[in-house]
Amino acid sequence: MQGKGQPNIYLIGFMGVGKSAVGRNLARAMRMQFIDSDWAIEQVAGKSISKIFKEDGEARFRELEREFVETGHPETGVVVACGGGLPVQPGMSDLLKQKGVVVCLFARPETIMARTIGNPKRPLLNVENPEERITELMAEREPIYMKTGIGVTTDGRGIAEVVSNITRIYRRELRLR
Ligand SMILES: Nc1ncnc2c1ncn2[C@@H]1O[C@H](COP(=O)(O)OP(=O)(O)O)[C@@H](O)[C@H]1O
Ligand SMILES: O=C(O)C1=C[C@@H](OP(=O)(O)O)[C@@H](O)[C@H](O)C1
Ligand SMILES: [Mg+2]
Repeated sequence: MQGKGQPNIYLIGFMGVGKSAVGRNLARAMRMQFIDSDWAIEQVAGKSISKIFKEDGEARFRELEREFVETGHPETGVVVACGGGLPVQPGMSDLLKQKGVVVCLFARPETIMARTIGNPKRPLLNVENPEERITELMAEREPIYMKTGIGVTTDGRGIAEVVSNITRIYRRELRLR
C-alpha cells in the first residue's frame, strides 16, 4: 500500500454523517488500509453490534471501543471510521489526536434521520422518537466532536466531494507536521 507508514486518519462524528462510507472511499483514494471500528469490534466479540448491546450492554461495547483504539489497530497507514460514540469517552479525544489526523464529519439532524432510518446497527436510535434522541445526543456530543476533529460538513454533498475535501485537509496537515 502506498500510504503505509503515513499517519492514520480518524473519521469521527455522529451516526449517519457518513464515516463508514466516506472512510472506505477515502482509503481507496489515498491507497491506505481501511478499518471500521464497528466491524473490528464485531470480529473480536464474535457477534453483531446490536447483539453486543443487547447481551453485554453499552458499557461493554465502550470497553471494546477503547481496546480497539489503544491496541486493536495499526499505528500508521490506516483510515479508521470510528463509531459515533467512540471519541466521547473520557480520554479518547486526546488519544485520537495523538494517534493521527482527526476529521469530524457533520450533518443536520434531518440528514442524519434520513440516512439512519431503520438500521439495526444503531441500537441507540432504535427508540420510539429517534428525532428527539438525535437532537439530545447531538447536543451532548457536539462539543467533544468540535474540539477533537477538523470539521467537514456533508449536507448536500456527495461522498466523492467529501472525500476530496478530506484528502486536501490531510495533505495540509502532513505539511504542517
Ligand atoms: N455524503 C453523503 N451523501 C449521501 N449519502 C451518504 C453520504 N454519506 C453517507 N451516506 C449514506 O448514509 C448512510 C449512513 O452512512 P454511514 O457511512 O454508515 O454513516 P456512519 O458510519 O457515519 O454512521 C449510508 O447509506 C451511506 O451510503
Ligand atoms: O453513536 C454511537 O454511540 C454508535 C454509533 C454506531 O456507529 P456509526 O456512528 O458508524 O453509526 C455504533 O458504533 C453503535 O451503534 C453506537
Ligand atoms: Mg459507521
